[in-house]
Amino acid sequence: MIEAIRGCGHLLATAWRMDRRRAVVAVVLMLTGALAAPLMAYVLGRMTGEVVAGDAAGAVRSGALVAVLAIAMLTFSHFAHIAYFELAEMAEQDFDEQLMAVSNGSPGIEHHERPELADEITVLRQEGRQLEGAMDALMNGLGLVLAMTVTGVLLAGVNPLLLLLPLAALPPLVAGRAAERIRDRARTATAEPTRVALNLFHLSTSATVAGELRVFQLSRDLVDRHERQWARATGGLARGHFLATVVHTVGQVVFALAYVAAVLLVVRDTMSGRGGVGDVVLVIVLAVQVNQQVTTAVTLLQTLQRMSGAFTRLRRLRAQVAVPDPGAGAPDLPERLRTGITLRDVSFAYHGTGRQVLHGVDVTIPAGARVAVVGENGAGKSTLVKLLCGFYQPTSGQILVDGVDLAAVSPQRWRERISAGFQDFARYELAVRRNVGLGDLPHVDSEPHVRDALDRAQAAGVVDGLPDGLDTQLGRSWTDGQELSGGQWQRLALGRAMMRGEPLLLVLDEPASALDPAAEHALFERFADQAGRVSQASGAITLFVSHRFSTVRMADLIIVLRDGEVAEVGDHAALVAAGGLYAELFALQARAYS
Ligand SMILES: Nc1ncnc2c1ncn2[C@@H]1O[C@H](COP(=O)(O)OP(=O)(O)OP(=O)(O)O)[C@@H](O)[C@H]1O
Repeated sequence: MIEAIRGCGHLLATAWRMDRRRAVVAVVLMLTGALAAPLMAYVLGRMTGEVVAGDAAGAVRSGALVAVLAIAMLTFSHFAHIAYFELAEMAEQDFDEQLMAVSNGSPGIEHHERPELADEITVLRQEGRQLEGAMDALMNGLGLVLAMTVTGVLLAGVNPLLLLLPLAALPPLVAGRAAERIRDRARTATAEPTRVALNLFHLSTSATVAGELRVFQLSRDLVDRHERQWARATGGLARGHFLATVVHTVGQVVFALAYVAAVLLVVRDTMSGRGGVGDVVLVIVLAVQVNQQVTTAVTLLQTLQRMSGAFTRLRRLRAQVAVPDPGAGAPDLPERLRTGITLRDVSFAYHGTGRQVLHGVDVTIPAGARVAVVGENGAGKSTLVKLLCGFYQPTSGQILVDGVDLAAVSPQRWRERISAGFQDFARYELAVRRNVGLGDLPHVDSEPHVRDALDRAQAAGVVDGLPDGLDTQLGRSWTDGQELSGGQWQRLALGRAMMRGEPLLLVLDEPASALDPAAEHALFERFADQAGRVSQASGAITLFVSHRFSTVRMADLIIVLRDGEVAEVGDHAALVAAGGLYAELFALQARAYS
């Protein structure tokens, strides 16, 4: 009950925040419409008395009033619905935005890897769709409270014992709450198969993997797996719903018995001459209304409890993904790098895996260096990049930027000072100008900045080939959207990475994987040249991950990772001369090309 009241408060506050005028109109209409029902029972009772007493004029007046009340009862809630429907849409959008902020607004991305948090987000996404129903429940609930109060007063006027009738609503309420808990448990327990099934569905219908699915003939396998996951999800949900319905029904039966007893009580009073015929009519009509009120109350309470549960879940999620703010005392970052970035005994395990993918990484990247990170698949290169971006915190050890521990720095401040291009880059289906400009929001619409970034990423050619140049709408989701090749999308992503003028750290994690080796080589030659010039002013570090040694050899410093450990560090010549893992990998690739 408290949870439902809290849910009402939350929804009312949201409605008020969204549109005060509309909220007031909706509430007033709902309350007036709700009041009409018990008043109609009262006037009907009075009219019956008037008919029995032969007061024709009084009976006609009461009849007309009944008609007016009936119209109010039947129509006001519809007008109110028009007013609060839009409020509900706004509240739904607000909820989605809060969920998006929680999901993507956190400084780290660790919560995306944690299945229990992914499950919470799945459930919340579904629950967010029910806000319209919740707003409906809130408005009806407000009307119901008023109607029940007036009903109670009228019933007490006939026989105080009749007040027990609304009290008999308690068992269904308790049962309804228990039933909702059962459903909630079922939803949580089936969130994982639901999420997996949805992923399989998206995979099966995604255009990006359509080719691969056909070549490997995976469609049948995906459909079968999808079917199994749905069966698991719906089976679990059906069992939960069945149990909840049984519990719910038991509560309703208790009320039904009380209702029968109440009607018998009034009939007995009338038979023994303790009330008029009007009272009988009043109570019979009101008792029906009490029945409806209680049934509605139980349903509304369930909806409100579920919504309140959703708000609580959202709060809990927010708390779980929140990273403590380093506060005002947090050390600031240097304007320019003087010594560089030091990884001191850094180890890292992804949440919930218990397996260290980086162990005791100890390395110093001097200010102004162009650094390549190499290693075989799974060696830990991307993980290292993610730690440097501050997406995750090291499990142990420190990352020091000019001696300042990154863990103590505000993640936002650090993000403002870095830039990045990733292998799994985003394909923003926007106009080219925005797609690239997003890399530096303050300059998102600045054509000179965007053109300069495209130039540095050697992506100007992509734009030149597009029908509307920078204004070309990208993406298949748009009717007139231009689709690009993988390499063209990647060049734009690189342009995005080039938007920030002087980041302290530019990380490029296989940012040219979709380009051919010659194009990658040309690109990195240009990067290396630019990085050399920029770093003189800001001490900036350019760190890139690449499997192509023609690119890697350009670096001032090469970090070779093996099974999450630093195997070797040095420049190309030194590492080849050392004859270790780097030399071995380099020779392998050189042989493949010769
Ligand atoms: N999100 C994750 N959750 C759990 N384990 C992960 C996650 N991402 C990577 N790993 C594991 O961490 C190890 C290192 O992965 P990482 O992506 O850093 O390697 P990499 O050197 O970049 O590989 P590649 O050259 O294939 O891109 C791998 O064993 C991988 O399975």
